[in-house]
Amino acid sequence: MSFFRSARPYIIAGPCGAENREQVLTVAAALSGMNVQLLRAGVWKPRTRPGSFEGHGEAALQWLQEAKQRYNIPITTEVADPAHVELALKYGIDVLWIGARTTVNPFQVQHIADALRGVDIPVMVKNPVNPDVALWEGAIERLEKVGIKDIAAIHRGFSGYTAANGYRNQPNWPVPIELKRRRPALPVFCDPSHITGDRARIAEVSQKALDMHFDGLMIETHPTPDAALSDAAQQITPAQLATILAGLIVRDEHTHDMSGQEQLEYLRQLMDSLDAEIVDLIARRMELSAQVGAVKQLCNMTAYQPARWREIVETRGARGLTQGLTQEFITELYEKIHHESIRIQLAVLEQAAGKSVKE
Ligand SMILES: C=C(O[C@@H]1C=C(C(=O)O)C=C[C@H]1O)C(=O)O
Repeated sequence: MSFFRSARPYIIAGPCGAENREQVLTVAAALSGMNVQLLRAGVWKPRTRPGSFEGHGEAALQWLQEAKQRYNIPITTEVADPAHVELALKYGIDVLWIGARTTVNPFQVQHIADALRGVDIPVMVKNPVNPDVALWEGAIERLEKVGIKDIAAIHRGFSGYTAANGYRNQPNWPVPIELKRRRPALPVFCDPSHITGDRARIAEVSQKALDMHFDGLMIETHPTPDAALSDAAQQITPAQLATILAGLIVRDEHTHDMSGQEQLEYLRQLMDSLDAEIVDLIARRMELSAQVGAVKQLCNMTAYQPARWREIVETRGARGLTQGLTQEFITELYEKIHHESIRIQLAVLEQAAGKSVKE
């Protein structure tokens, strides 16, 4: 069984960075008495700008090793190159993780994978900084190819130009959900600390993640968060972590409640037939698009028509609002439909252009 399936939810906690021996031992002592499966601490910190706290490297690995021995708790740290891997193994790190700024670079992931060839150690892979599920999966595949068997993914959100919607990193939930769809057996954890960047919102995002079938949580925990050398605003104390964990509702994918099961099946049947109608309607709409494309070809008009598109966004959004749907949702939905509609029309225009050249 996977190392990461020993608890549900599987909880990883510990400071953003290992700052000194006392800090590491203090937090390890507190967490080892709680329902925490793995102690995390960064010893090499990839920071946005130079001059910030970048970790204590090998010295910090010794503190982690001491914490593991004293408090009998497995330990994990981030590795970003083969030298990190070598040192982490030397100091008995139990689980490695690859950070978002490394996952984004296939060359670097391959260097790490090569250093792990023949090593039996669980590895966690954070999402790349950009919302690219194939790149995330690609990093996992590189590890699998060198024989790493126990792999988990961590969703830490996606970096943007600014913090939007109150999140430090955009959660963009469809991306990890797609990863889970592609790989049903892969444990996928959520890192609410990096997604929120704000300790006040960790409980809310943790619950949301569990309700979206995430298998565990990685939560940054520090003895004195406000004094932390990195990511102070998003770290919490072990006591605060205990409160959050105690408040989480853990729900199951399935139920043994027969009447609940029956109601669910009934509602799903209704959805099945509505979805069949939706798909048929979309297909009919796309047929109309092809016809519009043919008219545009005859009249020498562009496929994309900004004024009409604006009108669609406004009118469909307004109708959505009257039905209790958000304008944002309707816009996103229509963006997809519009994109496909344009693709179909471009194909019509292209085909016609090919024909006229041949004639
Ligand atoms: C269908 C048209 O072509 C494009 C596709 C649209 C659509 O699918 O709704 C809207 C405007 C155009 O960008 C059109 O011009 O009406």
